Amino acid sequence: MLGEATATQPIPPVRDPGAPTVEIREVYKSFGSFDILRGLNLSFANNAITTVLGPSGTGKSVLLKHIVGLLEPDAGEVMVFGDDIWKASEDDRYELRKRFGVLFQDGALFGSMDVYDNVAFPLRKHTSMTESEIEEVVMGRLREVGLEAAKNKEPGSISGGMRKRAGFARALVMNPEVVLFDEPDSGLDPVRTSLLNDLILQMHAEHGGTYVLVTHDIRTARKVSDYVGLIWKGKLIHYGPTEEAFASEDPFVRQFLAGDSAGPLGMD
Ligand SMILES: Nc1ncnc2c1ncn2[C@@H]1O[C@H](COP(=O)(O)OP(=O)(O)OP(=O)(O)O)[C@@H](O)[C@H]1O
Repeated sequence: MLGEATATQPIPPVRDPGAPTVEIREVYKSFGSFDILRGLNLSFANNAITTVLGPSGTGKSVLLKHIVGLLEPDAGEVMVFGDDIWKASEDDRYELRKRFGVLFQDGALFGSMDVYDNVAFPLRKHTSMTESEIEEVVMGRLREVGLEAAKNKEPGSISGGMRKRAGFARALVMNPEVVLFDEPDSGLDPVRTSLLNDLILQMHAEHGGTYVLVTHDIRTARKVSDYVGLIWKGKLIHYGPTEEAFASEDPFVRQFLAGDSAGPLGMD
């Protein structure tokens, strides 16, 4: 049985501190006759921000769902904290998931709860903290994302950018070691995207952790990432430090990162 991570208890260490916290080994996934992941290998740098880029429909969100244990691979291993999440028992998988923070595209907030209750939700569900302890943590997170004044608002009455920040506060409330972002910039104008990117960098600098970010926005990738991974046709075709990716001579990497129509990447 894996140790339980709660906001009031220390988080158990990764078994081998040198091993990657999140590693995808030769993962295959098809839906019907559509082969999406085709032997994907990707070892994410610990305690860094990695952006995963790739053409639409290439399986980036599917990859995130594998990491968090929502989709099971047809073959291959999804290693998190030194365990194959799909070889763990269902109970252990549930415990592992508590060590993740996930920010879905629209914040995925509960529409019937105000911002405060949304952020407090994981603490109420997974810890035995008292309401006053919860208040201290929740208000701290809301302050960090600039939403103290909006704590009693419902998600439907705040802007898309505010919903994302609320989703971010909730994703971080359990002090996760791994935070996954599925297109955090979708639907945001360039200024709000830039502000959200600043917030991602700030929160990472403050709390650390292994961040994995899926986006289409090349500027976001350049600004926030330490590492860039590029997926094409279900395989990793490039992984390395951000500056190296942007200086790459590889025709596909160059075309994708420059957003050029000319190059090996077509509409298929
Ligand atoms: N549960 C599912 N059942 C069937 N097909 C699925 C399922 N989840 C994803 N797919 C298909 O897998 C493919 C990859 O989807 P995914 O959302 O991972 O792409 P993506 O790279 O994130 O794309 P985008 O950048 O456009 O968001 C798509 O064709 C999608 O329709």
